[in-house]
Amino acid sequence: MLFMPGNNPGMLQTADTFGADSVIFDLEDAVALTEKDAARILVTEAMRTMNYGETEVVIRINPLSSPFAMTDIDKMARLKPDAILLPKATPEDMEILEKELERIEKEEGFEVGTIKVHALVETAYGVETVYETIKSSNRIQAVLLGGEDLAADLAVKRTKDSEELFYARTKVVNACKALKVDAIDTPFTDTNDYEGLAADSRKAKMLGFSGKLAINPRQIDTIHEVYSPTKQEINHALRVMAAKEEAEKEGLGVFSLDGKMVDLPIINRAIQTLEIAEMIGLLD
Ligand SMILES: CC(C)(COP(=O)(O)OP(=O)(O)OC[C@H]1O[C@@H](n2cnc3c(N)ncnc32)[C@H](O)[C@@H]1OP(=O)(O)O)[C@@H](O)C(=O)NCCC(=O)NCCSC(=O)C[C@@](O)(CC(=O)O)C(=O)O
Ligand SMILES: [Mg+2]
Repeated sequence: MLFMPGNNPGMLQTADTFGADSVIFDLEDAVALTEKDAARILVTEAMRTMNYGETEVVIRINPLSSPFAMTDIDKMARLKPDAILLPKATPEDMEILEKELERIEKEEGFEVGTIKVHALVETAYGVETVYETIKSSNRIQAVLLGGEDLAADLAVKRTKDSEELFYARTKVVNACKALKVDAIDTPFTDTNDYEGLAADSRKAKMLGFSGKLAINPRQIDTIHEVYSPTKQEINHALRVMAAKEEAEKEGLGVFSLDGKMVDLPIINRAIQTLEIAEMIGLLD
């Protein structure tokens, strides 16, 4: 998911050309206070005139504690982006956003509940209450973790190996899995360190994240490479499924493949791998 400042017309115009699955037009921290109106106008223009095809388009509004949020919601929700991104998300703020979106949907004649929301969790309170935030609305499709703001809120140093995010990462992933929404990891802010980006992406994937935020188009290939199943993983998954067919014929629920036990959880993992491979075009 590629972030771009909402007041940068060049970036908005080429947003879908970098291969990101999703682009996030930012009205918040990437936009200076004096540029908030300009960003809203540019994003509105882009949404009305551009066709971003298959690329998901998300608009990040300003936090509800700011003087910009209500106008952001009112103007951006009417554009019907694929999702509104709520920064500094909490259950209380989600409740307010929910009511506003419902009001706008009724005014615009949109079906109620169709404007989706991604929640950006990036405060200690937001991390502790992430389960309640997701539970508070059926609109939430994904939770994104914001490591920079979170480190500031925790008053800790943001490090390259992200040890300081371990608790937040696992807490967010677990809440997302429990409530069946996507968990998307924090951006890696050194745009020239590809090895660091790959290592950070691998670590978060291992914990259960299904994607990562990017701040620069040069980060997209590395992130996709880490998050895509490898040929070996796909082949292994196919062999598990083939072996399962054979085992079923013999009435076996558990069997051995290459000396390792295969039963239902391993079959389910193989199905997940094949579903992702199919989704991203690595498998017919
Ligand atoms: C980082 C940098 C300044 C580097 O600039 P550079 O100039 O060195 O980049 P170059 O690579 O030299 O650019 C080569 C070509 O790519 C174009 N290009 C660059 N970036 C592009 C892009 N994103 N989209 C499309 N196009 C792009 C550029 O226009 C140029 O095009 P051209 O001139 O035609 O050759 C730049 O990337 C950038 O602005 N990124 C977006 C930053 C942003 O949105 N931040 C806010 C969101 S994060 C956040 O808020 C997280 C969090 O919420 C979470 C937490 O808490 O952790 C928080 O609070 O932190
Ligand atoms: Mg932030």
